[in-house]
Amino acid sequence: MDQRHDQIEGNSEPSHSFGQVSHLALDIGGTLIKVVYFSTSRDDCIDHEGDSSANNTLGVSKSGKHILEGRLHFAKFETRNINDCLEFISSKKLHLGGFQRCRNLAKDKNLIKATGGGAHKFAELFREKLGIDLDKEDEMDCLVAGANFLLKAVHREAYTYVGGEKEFMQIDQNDLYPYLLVNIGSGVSMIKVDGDGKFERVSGTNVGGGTFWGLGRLLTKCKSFDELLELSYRGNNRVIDMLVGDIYGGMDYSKIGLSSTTIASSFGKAVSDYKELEDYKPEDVARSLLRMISNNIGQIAYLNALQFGLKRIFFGGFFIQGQPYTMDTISVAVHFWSKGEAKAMFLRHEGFLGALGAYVSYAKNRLDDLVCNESIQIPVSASYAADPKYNPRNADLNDNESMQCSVYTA
Ligand SMILES: Nc1ncnc2c1ncn2[C@@H]1O[C@H](COP(=O)(O)OP(=O)(O)OP(=O)(O)O)[C@@H](O)[C@H]1O
Ligand SMILES: CC(C)(CO)[C@@H](O)C(=O)NCCC(=O)O
Repeated sequence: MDQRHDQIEGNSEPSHSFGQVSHLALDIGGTLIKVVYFSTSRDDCIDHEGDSSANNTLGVSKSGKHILEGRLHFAKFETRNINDCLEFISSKKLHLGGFQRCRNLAKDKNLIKATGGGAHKFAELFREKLGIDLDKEDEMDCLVAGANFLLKAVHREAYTYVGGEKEFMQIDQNDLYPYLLVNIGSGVSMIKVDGDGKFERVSGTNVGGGTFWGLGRLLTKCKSFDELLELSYRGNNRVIDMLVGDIYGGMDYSKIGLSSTTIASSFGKAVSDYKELEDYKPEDVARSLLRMISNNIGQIAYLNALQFGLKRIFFGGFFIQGQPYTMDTISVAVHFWSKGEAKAMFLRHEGFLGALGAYVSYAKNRLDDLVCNESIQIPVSASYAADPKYNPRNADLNDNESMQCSVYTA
């Protein structure tokens, strides 16, 4: 067994040694590549006729399907550093499919499910560097499949964020649809979801995560997305944003429901102050920008929910990254515009909807089914740090985690 595999898991649960890898799926977006793969808990595997080895992780369910216990792993890379992703896949042999000893699963080992624009753009590169063919799945299909999978299969996946508090939602599977899925990646897609595979992309906006990161980088000269976020926490948007109170001499404009602290015009003070960019603190600029973009997306999302009579809005995409200030701004915008009628909800695996959708699409061809037993956050910084060969540039440590799950194979 490849020693490094243990270290991906690398948590405080020694019982989870890393076994065979299978079902690698990719979502290659404009900014980030998301990687999802499944590994069995141990190195043993039985074939479909049921030749079990002593410590197999494959059982047989009542329905006659085989159950493969293991973990689903998540990792992300910057698309501009795609070679790091190729190296990661290659060094861990993720593209070889695993389960070579399981006859029925070995067939498609060089065909990897992939979605996102990069599945088209980089198909040749994957063939050339890894010898694999990307089996392309539509991006919107995958986003919806990923969201439906998470909402149905993963306990404590969806939550609201109100007043700095997360509240996990109990999702009633019989009352899940319809909902609005707002995926905030580089750009933003808004999808009305009516069921499994039943959806319509009703709107979108080019002012999204890429806008925040791109403009923020130019305006603050920061070097990484995390640095930009970090700056935004320390900043004060009131220094640059023009508030209702700035216009109304400190008063609310209560007749139309605007308090004095409502932003009347994002970045509006930069005009009246006669200041240059250098006169503002980068953290204040970052804060105004984050607020402007989150607020705008929250408002457009609400307008779409209104148009289609949807009460629930789930926000996904890596722009959110579980960031309190981002979620708070979006939640407040949805609450404000809907007068409390609509609810903004967030997903714990928000950035991996497309990759998970590509992952579950293996089921279309091979009749496998994925069931999650639980969802566990793994402190991956500890796990990767333990690997002497691991190059920290290769993957974003903060976002790797894994969840325990079972694959039901036909
Ligand atoms: N480490 C990071 N590096 C760059 N951007 C990040 C990072 N973490 C979060 N982000 C944010 O996430 C956004 C990308 O999100 P996501 O991966 O969901 O979209 P994408 O798939 O790359 O884009 P698209 O779907 O539009 O092609 C970035 O634009 C940025 O706002
Ligand atoms: C083009 C995609 C779908 C690529 O992921 C995404 O970046 C997006 O939804 N952009 C917004 C495009 C628009 O509707 O204006």
